[in-house]
Amino acid sequence: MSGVLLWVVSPKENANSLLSLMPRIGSPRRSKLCSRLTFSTGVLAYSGAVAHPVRSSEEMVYEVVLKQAALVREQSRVKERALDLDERIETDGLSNWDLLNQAYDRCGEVCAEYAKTFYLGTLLMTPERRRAVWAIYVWCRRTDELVDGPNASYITPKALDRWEKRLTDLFEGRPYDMYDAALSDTVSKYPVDIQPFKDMVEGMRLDLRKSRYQNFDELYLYCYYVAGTVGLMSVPVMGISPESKASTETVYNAALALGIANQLTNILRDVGEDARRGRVYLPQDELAQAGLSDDDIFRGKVTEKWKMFMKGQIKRARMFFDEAEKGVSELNSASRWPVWASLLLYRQILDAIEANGYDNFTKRAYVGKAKKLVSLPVAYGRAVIGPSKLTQQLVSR
Ligand SMILES: CC(C)=CCC/C(C)=C/CC/C(C)=C/CC/C(C)=C/[C@@H]1[C@@H](COP(=O)(O)OP(=O)(O)O)[C@]1(C)CC/C=C(\C)CC/C=C(\C)CCC=C(C)C
Repeated sequence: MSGVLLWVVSPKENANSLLSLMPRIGSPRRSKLCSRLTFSTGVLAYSGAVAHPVRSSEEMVYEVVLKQAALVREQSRVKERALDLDERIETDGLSNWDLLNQAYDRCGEVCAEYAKTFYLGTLLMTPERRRAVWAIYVWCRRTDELVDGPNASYITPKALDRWEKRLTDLFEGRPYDMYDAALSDTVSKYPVDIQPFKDMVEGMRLDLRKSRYQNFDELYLYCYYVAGTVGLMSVPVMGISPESKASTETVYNAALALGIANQLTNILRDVGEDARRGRVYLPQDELAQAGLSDDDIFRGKVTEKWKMFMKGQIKRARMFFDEAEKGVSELNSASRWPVWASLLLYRQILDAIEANGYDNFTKRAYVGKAKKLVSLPVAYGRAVIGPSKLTQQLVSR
């Protein structure tokens, strides 16, 4: 987990330089191949894992991405199996079928209650996909509630172990309750792997034992666990457009980037709230380089140093959104609108932080109703654009 990338820029330059905050987005496979990598933007160069044999978080996460991508390639085979399953349920008798439908409906209700806008977005998907996304949503929400909900103070690592055991059981067709039954059905129909789910539980474990992140490498891993995983879970259900020429890894990378971007945005929005719970998710080394410390965060004063620091953090989050945007048009047409809508809405939280004068200690950045409404047709406009010519060119090279 330790940071293994050596930044080429000197520590002195690092102090207030945005360069030091650039994400290591793009394919880590490339960074393995080349010991020194310069991004095509020409903005940043960093040496790969040359000084340390330990893998970076990004490399570890990329292995999961590759595994998920390989699973999707087998999709057609799984689809055939799913058809067999459907037949079995129907011949088993109406009651199983009804129970399953009820389970999915309950997931839809939970989703509508906790994430209204997102729920509306899912109504644009095909009924099969929509209910599968609801089932994933409910499992994620319940997992998050374990450490973030009203009973969080009673949650122990043992309770998380039991939750993970329950996860394994539902993946093996032994659900504990109706929400699990819906997810159990979903994972039997779509090429969804258990790894991202297990990793999300790992993220909750991390939240129990850790309240500081030494550097971006550690934070990146945390963001993958709690949010990047959601992207990996969702793609097999949302589906990749049949016209897409992009590699499956590219699409998964974009999904991962969207999860990371969302979580980074969440962290930047909630700095004050988290500090009041004794938590600082911002990378400690970057705070120190900016001349800041935990005390400055607990004091909650918007200084010039803070503004500079925040500008860098926002810039990095935006780069992850940019990376994610490259993949949305590769998704199935019916899935693109809700994804674009959620991306645009979440991205605007960063604008709201700027509009609040970087005061994320006492003000909660949010996107107003009017802006939300405007975003929907914009998202629709983007969603009608299918797999990009640009990506096709990149892939055929
Ligand atoms: C269509 C679509 C957006 C599908 C995703 C649906 C889904 C399964 C969502 C689960 C979300 C959830 C409950 C996650 C648990 C952990 C958590 C709370 C993460 C934070 C979400 C924000 O939630 P909220 O605003 O409610 O935050 P608070 O609880 O109030 O703090 C996260 C910040 C992360 C959510 C991550 C995503 C939604 C990933 C999105 C990525 C994709 C859907 C992949 C898109 C594909 C491409 C190719 C770009």
